[in-house]
Amino acid sequence: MSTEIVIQNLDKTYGKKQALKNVNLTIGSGMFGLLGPNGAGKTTLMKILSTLLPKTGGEVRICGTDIGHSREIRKMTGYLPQDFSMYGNMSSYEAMDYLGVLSGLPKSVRKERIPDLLEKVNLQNNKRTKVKAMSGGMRRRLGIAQAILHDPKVLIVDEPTAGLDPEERVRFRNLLCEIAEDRIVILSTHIVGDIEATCENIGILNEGRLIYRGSVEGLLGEAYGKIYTARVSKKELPRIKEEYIVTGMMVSAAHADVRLVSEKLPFQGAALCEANVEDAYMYLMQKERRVR
Ligand SMILES: Nc1ncnc2c1ncn2[C@@H]1O[C@H](COP(=O)(O)OP(=O)(O)OP(=O)(O)O)[C@@H](O)[C@H]1O
Repeated sequence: MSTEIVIQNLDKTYGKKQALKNVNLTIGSGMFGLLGPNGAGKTTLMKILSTLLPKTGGEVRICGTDIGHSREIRKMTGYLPQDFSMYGNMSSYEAMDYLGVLSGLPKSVRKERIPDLLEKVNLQNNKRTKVKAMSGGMRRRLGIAQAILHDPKVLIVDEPTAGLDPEERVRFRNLLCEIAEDRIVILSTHIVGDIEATCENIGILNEGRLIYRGSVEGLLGEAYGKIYTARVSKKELPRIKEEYIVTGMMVSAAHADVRLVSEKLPFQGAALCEANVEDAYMYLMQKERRVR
């Protein structure tokens, strides 16, 4: 059985609102990043993959099984939602054990897996810590442990690093990468840096349409020759911000160093530079807005 998600012509409407429009995507094992602005449809797509929402049209198969077989699909998938909160008055071990019971895992399996998983997410010394006494980062790591308690082939994580401090963010990202060694991990985020650091392949959604699917390398290629840096006077800055998408800016007392998106040389003195993922994302978004 292949570890693969195949999405064909997927549509989702909420009343009159079309949240996903003819999405076609194949996701293989490893880390897959899902990017897009607010309201692009990321959560909708993830909830459909986790069988928490029905689709309106199209087909989805996870490891060969149609998404309509929700019982089998739930065995194969783990989901960490955006607003994950777990039984605050329980200790981390008790909460995991309780969720294990709800998933129908026998006691012997729970006894073996829970300590292993708490160790994997570096909470082995917090077995007795109440969930409500944990930091945001610890709670997110516990969320991952519960999402993989039944050993799913697919882990779906919705904006997991928002609000985490840099150290916790890096720790969390590394944990996801480890988990992705033998699974599909889908990571949805607004934070381009998280994708850049961890994902080989990505999809970008905008207003329900998939506007990019492929490798991070390929995305950088899209913006090749379109990103410039320039040192400009502070007086010129408002005009430049008005005319171009500025992806970076450092302002000092005397001048400003800007990074901007432009199809051709924007003005004398600007120099081409290598695109990073954020530049390429901004370029693609700008292109999309112009086309539509
Ligand atoms: N239950 C619902 N009823 C009606 N419209 C909805 C519902 N859920 C989502 N939508 C709409 O569908 C679109 C996609 O929403 P979704 O939450 O999937 O986007 P998102 O990319 O996850 O956004 P964010 O990054 O802000 O979480 C939005 O326009 C949203 O307002």
